[in-house]
Parts: sequence; C-alpha cells; structure tokens
Amino acid sequence: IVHIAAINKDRTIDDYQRIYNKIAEKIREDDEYDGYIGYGPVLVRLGWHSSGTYNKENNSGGSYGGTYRFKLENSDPSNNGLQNAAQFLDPIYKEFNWISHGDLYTLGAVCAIQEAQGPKIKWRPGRVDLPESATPENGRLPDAVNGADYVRKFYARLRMNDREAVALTGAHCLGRTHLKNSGFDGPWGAASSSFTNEFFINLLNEQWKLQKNAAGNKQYDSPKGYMMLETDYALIQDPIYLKIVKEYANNEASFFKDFASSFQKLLENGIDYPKGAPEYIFKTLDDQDM
Ligand code: HEM
Ligand SMILES: O=C1CCNc2c1cnc1ccccc21
Repeated sequence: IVHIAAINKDRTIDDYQRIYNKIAEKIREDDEYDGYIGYGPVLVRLGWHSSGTYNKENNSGGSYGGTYRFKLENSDPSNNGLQNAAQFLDPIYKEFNWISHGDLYTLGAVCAIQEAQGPKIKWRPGRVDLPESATPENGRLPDAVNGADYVRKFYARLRMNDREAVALTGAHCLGRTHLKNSGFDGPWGAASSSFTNEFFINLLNEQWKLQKNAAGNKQYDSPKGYMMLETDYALIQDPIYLKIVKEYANNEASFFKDFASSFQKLLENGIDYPKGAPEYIFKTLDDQDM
C-alpha cells in the first residue's frame, strides 16, 4: 500500500498556525478536563493511536487516512477514552474543514506537546482522508501487560529501534491511566500536564511493587501513589533499555531531541512525501506572546 502526501499549494504555514493556535487556545480554555490535567495528554494519545496502527510489513495502517473517524477504529477497546479528544477537535474541524482528519489528529498531538513545554516537533501536511474500507482491523495497538521482548517487537513493527522506543514511551510523563478506559488506575499525584523527563526519573527513583489493581489487572505501584504499566517497567528490566532510561533521566535535552525525531517519524510512518514537501515548525502561544 502506498500513500503519497498531497501537497496543497493554496495552504501556507499561516493557515496551519491558525489551526494550531485554535487548538492551543482551546487547551488553555478547557482546563478543567480530567481533574484539571487538561486535554493535552489525551490529544497526544489520539495522535499516537491514529499512527500506531502502522505495520511496516505491508505499509498498512498509520495516520494517513484519518480512519480513526470510523466506528471500527474508534470503538477499538484500545481507544477507550479517545472520544474525549475527538470531541475536543470536532468544533475545530467544523471551522477548518479543509484540513484532512489525519492532519488534524497529528497536528493536535504536536500542538499539545509543544504547549506542554515539550520539544518543537516538525510537522508535514498532506494526509488524505481514506474511505471506511481502508480502516485497519482492531488489535494493532499495544497491550500494557507485557515485558521487554514484547515491547521491542511491537516497536520494531513501527520501524522504531531501542532508543526511539524508550524516547516515545517518555510521553507517559503526561496524563494518567483511567480504570474505565484501560483497566489501569492512577497515578494521581504525578499525572502531569507538562512535558518533562520525569517518567524516567520516576522509573529509577521509586520503589515499585507489582500488584493487582481494583480491576484485577497487574500494575506497578509506588508508596507515593505513582504507577507504572508492565510495559513501562520493562524499560528498567531490560539492560539495554535501562541504559537509555538512565541517559534520559540525567539529560532532558537528549530526551527532547530523540523524542522530537521519533514522534515525527511515528506520525509520518507509511507516508511518501514528494521532494520539496513543506515541513513546518509551529510557534507556541508563548512564542507569539499570546
Ligand atoms: C507499549 C507501548 C504503550 C502502551 C502499552 C501504552 C498504554 C497506555 C495505557 C494503558 C494508557 C492509559 C489510557 C487510559 O486509561 O486513559 C496510556 C495513556 C497514555 N499514553 Fe500510552 N502506551 C504506550 C505507548 C505510548 C506512546 C508511544 C505514547 C506517545 C508518544 C503514549 C502516550 C500516552 C499518553 C499521553 C497517555 C495519557 C492519556 C490521558 O491522560 O488521557 N503512550 N498508555
Ligand atoms: O510516572 C508517570 C507520570 C504520570 N503519568 C504516567 C506515569 C507512568 N506511567 C503512565 C502510563 C500511562 C499513562 C500515564 C503514566
């Protein structure tokens, strides 16, 4: 399967910065969501899940077709809770319905990371809405109750190496798990809305105890009320991953650099960009004194 980015000559960076600003202002405005965590984390998860269906074996899935908008994909149990992000983006799509859904979902994630004081993420438009028949089947997104071998194999399907896998999982500095969505619970204390390397610091500094949560699922809990999924904890069980976790815990700049490149790669998996395709770096509201 080949998906070629459609270059729309009528649209410039100003058009996309206007959408970016609308999303950023709405994130600021709707600050009460999820106990005042805000919409940032769930917008990041929507961008990641709409891209995480990619399979390098046949170049299927991925963000290009915006197929999350179809029932088969948005009712995938792995996507429980992302309806909140889709509803957040609805009014933005109505006002700027010249943008494709794939571009909107990924732009929303880039905006959320940058507005959370994370790294600047390069973003390229050109995804084209595909019909419902192009929706990938359920089951392509990762399960949390697994170890390092599963994590390595899963990320390899997305063309990600060990460093990219650890960097991407660092997005778990944002938001939290919700029993009603995924059957995992917490953390309450550490559920942050700022993008930092604290996920790696938590992994190394807390005492973790594997226990069953209220839904009967295993997760790691710490005395401070923090939590880790088994796939999070795998990053300090595997010696190769552990070395990278230590690097990112001690060097936030290195984490930011690797996250920025890995996240762009994740969001662009499966898309062929023609030579000279425009690539944008959006200004934050702070950069624009807004
Ligand atoms: C093995 C890989 C991964 C697994 C098993 C996993 C699993 C999960 C689970 C179970 C939740 C809780 C969802 C809920 O209950 O609302 C979650 C939340 C989240 N995930 Fe991941 N994840 C993985 C990788 C990633 C990646 C690569 C990113 C982004 C780059 C990401 C970003 C997020 C964010 C931002 C949240 C918080 C959402 C919110 O607060 O509503 N995750 N993840
Ligand atoms: O250590 C943290 C910080 C707050 N958020 C999360 C952590 C660890 N694992 C997570 C897994 C999924 C979603 C959020 C988190």
